[in-house]
Amino acid sequence: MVRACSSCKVDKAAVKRPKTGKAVCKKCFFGLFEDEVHQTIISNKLFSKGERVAIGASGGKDSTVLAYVLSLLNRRHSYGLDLFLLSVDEGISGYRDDSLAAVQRNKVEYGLPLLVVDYKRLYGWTMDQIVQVIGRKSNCTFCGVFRRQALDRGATLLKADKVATGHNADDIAETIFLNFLRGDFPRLSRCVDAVTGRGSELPRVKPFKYTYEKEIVMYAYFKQLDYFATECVYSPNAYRGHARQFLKDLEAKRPSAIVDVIHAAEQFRFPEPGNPDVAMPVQRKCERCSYISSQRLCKACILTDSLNNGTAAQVNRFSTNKFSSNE
Ligand SMILES: Nc1ncnc2c1ncn2[C@@H]1O[C@H](COP(=O)(O)OP(=O)(O)OP(=O)(O)O)[C@@H](O)[C@H]1O
Repeated sequence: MVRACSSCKVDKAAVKRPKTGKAVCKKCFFGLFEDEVHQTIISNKLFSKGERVAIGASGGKDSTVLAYVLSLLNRRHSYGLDLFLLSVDEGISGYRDDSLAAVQRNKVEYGLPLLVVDYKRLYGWTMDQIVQVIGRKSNCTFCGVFRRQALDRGATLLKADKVATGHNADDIAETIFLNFLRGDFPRLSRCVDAVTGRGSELPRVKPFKYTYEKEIVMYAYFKQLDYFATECVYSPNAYRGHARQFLKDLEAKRPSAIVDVIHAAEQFRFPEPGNPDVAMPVQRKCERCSYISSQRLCKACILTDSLNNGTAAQVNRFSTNKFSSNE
């Protein structure tokens, strides 16, 4: 017997929500999904009227759904935002070129302006070239550091007030585990925030902080959104893979585990910066490129130097745990 939707009690249930286990019809699923993102936006004060927001658009499922839902909520709730798509071309043939083609189609479909910035022009190297030099192991270190800065540089060109990314609840819970295992307190306290860099020139916001990856996939599927579904060809980050598997095992036993981990991490209390017990990095500007940095040179400049002077393989061997990826 087909069950009635547990939300509207009228239509037939079509999906079981991974987040709550409740069976709902498609219309209610869309409504609940969109309302929950709206609640995250409102309760965390992610945006203010009149802001220019650069959506980090990779062409993958998360950022494609983000661009679609933000455009829709912006109209529905009159947020008054100017939305832009911002893509970083890392120069990974057979992967990013295909996913950027999806972003180009979405630019037309959603009517949003698009800016593409690329590693070759910013750093002089594509990821294909970097991997030729350093191999596949730990190349995510270079890519993560470069991408983070490239997004900021692109957002500055767009005169954006904020960057919105498609990091979802699964990504955040994984990152909590990773930072916990590494004992990285500064990142552990930051990674759970829906807004990072508040008060800085370019804060980052995560409207999908509480949104389950499985629900994003379902939403994209039912709405027939156009995205590119392949993993990066340069091997997924193995260390993160362990955290991901652990989380998937937890979720299989208890679906609320993902959001439970996030709520638990929100309760962590860390000593204030300045407390002598915990060394928090002091932020200043890179002496060469003026990008924000905790050292004399920013990580992107250090990594670019290592590529240019032929020491990248050594730097890479020592830097795996030191440099974050995309967070
Ligand atoms: N090349 C890129 N250009 C622009 N934004 C990016 C790019 N790569 C990642 N991002 C942003 O960072 C978020 C998290 O990236 P991550 O690499 O974890 O990919 P993901 O979880 O597969 O997301 P997606 O499905 O959107 O690709 C993305 O949702 C997107 O907002």
